[in-house]
Amino acid sequence: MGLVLASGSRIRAQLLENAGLTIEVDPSDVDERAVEAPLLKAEFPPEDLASVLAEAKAENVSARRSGDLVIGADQILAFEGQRRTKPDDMEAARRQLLEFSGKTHELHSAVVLSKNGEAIWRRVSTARLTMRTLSPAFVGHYLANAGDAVLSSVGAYQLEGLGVQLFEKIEGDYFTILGLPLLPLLEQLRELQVIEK
Ligand SMILES: Nc1nc2c(ncn2[C@H]2C[C@H](O)[C@@H](COP(=O)(O)OP(=O)(O)OP(=O)(O)O)O2)c(=O)[nH]1
Repeated sequence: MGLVLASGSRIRAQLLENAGLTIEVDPSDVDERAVEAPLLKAEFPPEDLASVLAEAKAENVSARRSGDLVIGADQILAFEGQRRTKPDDMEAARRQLLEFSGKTHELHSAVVLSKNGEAIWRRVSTARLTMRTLSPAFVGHYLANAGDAVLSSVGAYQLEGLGVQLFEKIEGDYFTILGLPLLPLLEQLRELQVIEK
């Protein structure tokens, strides 16, 4: 049985590899917009939306990889009751950061384990992040220094990098913010005897 990460997220693969896991990366081809469209209309809570999307990705890949254990993940950013997706470009990232300045947003990260097309375990973890009051000049310098890597993160920051300078307060699990509730996932992999207890 192989351990497969059904995600194109570089940071998720890195977190698992840094934890000592041998994984194969096999991103899903789920159309996330199509999956979420009906749910968004139904005012679906963001933590449930993250779980549904993570499950869709894990099941999509595990259905075509018989016997493998597949990890699917998804992260939803919620700000003032609205769901936000990754900024399309640096101008959108700038606007979003100025909007978030001095305020709190939430990151809901879901992880699902799936086997032979069926979800066998799921967990969602939430973190709350409060940004400092940011001047337009600071945001400009931050984006110039952080570069377009910020576009691969739903919040337009990498907390483990320059992004940490944006924040006044963080409540919740560090790995949840990076996009993967790693500690409960490792605990479940021990339960399943995939890794040593
Ligand atoms: N390196 C880093 N990445 C972050 C941070 N915050 C969020 N992210 C990334 C993790 C995920 O790759 C991305 C959240 O977007 P998604 O959950 O849609 O995943 P993504 O589209 O990247 O890959 P996937 O849908 O799983 O193939 O944002 C952070 O602080 N540091």
